[in-house]
Amino acid sequence: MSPVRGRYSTHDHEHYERPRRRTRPRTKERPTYDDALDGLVVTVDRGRYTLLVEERTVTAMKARPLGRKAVVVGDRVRVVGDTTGDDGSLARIVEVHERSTVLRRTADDDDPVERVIVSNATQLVVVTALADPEPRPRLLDRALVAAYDARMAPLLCMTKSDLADPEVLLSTYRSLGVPWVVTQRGGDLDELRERLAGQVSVMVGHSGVGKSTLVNALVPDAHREVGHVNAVTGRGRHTSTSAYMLRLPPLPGRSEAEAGWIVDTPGIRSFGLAHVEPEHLIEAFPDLDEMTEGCPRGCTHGEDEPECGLDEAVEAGTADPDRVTSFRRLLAARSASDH
Ligand SMILES: Nc1nc2c(ncn2[C@@H]2O[C@H](COP(=O)(O)OP(=O)(O)OP(=O)(O)O)[C@@H](O)[C@H]2O)c(=O)[nH]1
Ligand SMILES: [Zn+2]
Repeated sequence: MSPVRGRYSTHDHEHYERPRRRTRPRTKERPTYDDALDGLVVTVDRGRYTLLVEERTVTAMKARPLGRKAVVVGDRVRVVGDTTGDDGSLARIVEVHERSTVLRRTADDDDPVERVIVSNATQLVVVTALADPEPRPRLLDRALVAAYDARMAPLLCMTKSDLADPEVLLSTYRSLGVPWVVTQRGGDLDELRERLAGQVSVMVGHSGVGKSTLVNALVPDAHREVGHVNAVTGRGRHTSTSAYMLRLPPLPGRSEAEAGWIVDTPGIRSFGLAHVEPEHLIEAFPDLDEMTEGCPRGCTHGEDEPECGLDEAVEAGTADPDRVTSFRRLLAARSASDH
């Protein structure tokens, strides 16, 4: 994977997909689907989609006109057919609404394409244990790059605070200005709940950091709900590696509409960052961005750039050196491996 791609290259993998083969002549009159209902994709399992449609859990498949277009967790879709949600019923997804954000998982040897795993999320909760397992700063940095690039608000969630002090980790992340919360099993989650309210939050973190423990504490009937979802798709929770979306209970005195959603991503440990452009990343740091206006064309604003405006700003005392260093660490994490 090339670490830095040309500024004008095409990044949307859909462009690389082969054109759809038409087995039937295109009909002049396309169906209008006036009777279609709106649905939200909460999990995907082997070509079957579990949707929420007017509070009903509905199983659906993609309709033919969608072709190879991916449907992912978080998608807002239009659905026709049997939307009763009754046992054995199957609806059809005929349209996917435009996505406000996308989070991609990394390409790998088996699949060279960075695929979208979750759409329309507003916040990326980067979960790390303070100990057992030890924090992996590279992985955290890469997750933050994914958040900034996707224009999702990052939130650093440090679990297992009974085992270690958060200060060491915080000293690394403070200058990035990432909001953070500290949790521990059985402890108070008010601050985290407050941060999740009204957002669609995706939780990421490597195995064992305590994501399931958090989800179970945040959504008391998560097991039942996820169990149900998978009963629909005929696959057990323990074998599922697909992302799934759960509605959070509303905060006391607030409405359902403000409650927010949480997406857990078991089995997804790394993000596709090959498409991330330095110019796009720095826009997430407006204070630094404005210091790069005089940079030479094509400057990546990295450490090795000979005439980067960030260096000038540090010398002139107008930029915080810690912040520049942190930004450059993220820039470098883009092309580094996950470990
Ligand atoms: N000491 C301590 N242990 C915790 C805490 N939270 C979770 N654990 C334990 O850490 C282990 C992993 O927790 P999980 O919630 O299963 O972690 P996960 O991130 O869902 O891991 P995967 O399911 O492998 O993705 C379990 O044995 C938990 O009981 C905590 O705050 N303190
Ligand atoms: Zn520069």
